[in-house]
Amino acid sequence: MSGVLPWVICPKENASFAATTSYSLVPKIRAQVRSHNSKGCSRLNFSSGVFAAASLSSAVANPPRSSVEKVYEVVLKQAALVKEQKKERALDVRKEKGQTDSMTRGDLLNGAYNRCGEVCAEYAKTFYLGTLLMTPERRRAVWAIYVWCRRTDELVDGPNASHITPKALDRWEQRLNELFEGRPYDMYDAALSNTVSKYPVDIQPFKDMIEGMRMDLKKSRYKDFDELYLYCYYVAGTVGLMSVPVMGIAPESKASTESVYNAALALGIANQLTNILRDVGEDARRGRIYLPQDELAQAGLSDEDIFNGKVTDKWRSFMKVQIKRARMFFDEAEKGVAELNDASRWPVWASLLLYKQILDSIEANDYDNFSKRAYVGKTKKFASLPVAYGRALMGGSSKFAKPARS
Ligand SMILES: CC(C)=CCC/C(C)=C/CC/C(C)=C/CC/C(C)=C/COP(=O)(O)OP(=O)(O)O
Repeated sequence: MSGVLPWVICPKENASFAATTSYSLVPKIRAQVRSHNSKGCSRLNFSSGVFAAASLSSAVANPPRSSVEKVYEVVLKQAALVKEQKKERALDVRKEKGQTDSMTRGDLLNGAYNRCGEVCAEYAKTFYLGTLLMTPERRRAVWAIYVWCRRTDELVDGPNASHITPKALDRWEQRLNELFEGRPYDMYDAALSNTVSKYPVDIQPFKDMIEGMRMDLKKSRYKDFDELYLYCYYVAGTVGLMSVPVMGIAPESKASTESVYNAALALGIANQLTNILRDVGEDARRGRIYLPQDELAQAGLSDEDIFNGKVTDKWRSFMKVQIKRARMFFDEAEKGVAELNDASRWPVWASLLLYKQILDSIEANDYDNFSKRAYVGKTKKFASLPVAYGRALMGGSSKFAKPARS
């Protein structure tokens, strides 16, 4: 385990909701664990959301790592990369000046980026509008990342999904390696290749997203929230980690880099949990259940109940817990938006507020996510945009304290 991660988490069995409270609160957990560690305790249990320290026994000397620990290591690696790259930036600028692109190469690249923008405008209209507020360079980098994610997702969700094999995903990963090494395969890859050469973007979240697609090919059930969390990280948390280096952290931010990445991760997880709750019926019709099996059982629900799609009181209670958890991830994400560069805050706030309202809509549908698709109507969408703008303007003051440097 990484030296900067001196903690072990063991979500208490049969206390899944209390346990999941911890997933969105990693920095707080770390602080608590540091304090527990200094008191000679090194393993924690969660009980009703409260930490109870237990002493380390030899039997748990090497407990299996939870998904949150594995994912948090990626967060730390990303944060470290930003610091490293800041030092190298001066060098890169000199290098770029020495090798002025030929007109043709520059034109091709501009064309590739513009095409990425068109794809983004077509499939994610609101987000695209938001990106127009960013500086031209950041905006086109966000488009390039968006297009790569969309293409990756389409491999398992698009029209050719039934022909996709693990081998095809291996080939897609090979292409990813090549574009990171400066050898793009097509124009969309060329745009991303240029982006990753300019911003401190690590390859790991991209590889992890492909891993999420592999998971989707072989798995249609999730044993517990730990498994579901890992899936959500792979397919959506990764997007948060890819975006921060491009969106940029505000120069005046006092937050630690790792806390901003953690908020970005939380937003990806929150969005994906919301997506899952909205699409329960649709997924069930494809034989898939992206809900923690242990929590379903605790609520007295079975796969059959999901396939039958009847809204019962048991289902409503189960859904209330799931919605509450998704909102906690949104809350965690909100703390980080203010730390982003000012031009990046508005699109992030806008998409956050819009997606969060899908949860309200599930409630308004009396938890019928079997036969009704929760959505946010145009009026509400437009009403959210000035709210998002207001929040973006208000941002700037850091809500995250920098951790004490030892
Ligand atoms: C909060 C901070 C510090 C930074 C923001 C970092 C970002 C941009 C995080 C966002 C991550 C993100 C957009 C993840 C994707 C989540 C998701 C479930 C997308 C759904 O995509 P579609 O499947 O196209 O959605 P619809 O089905 O709703 O159209």
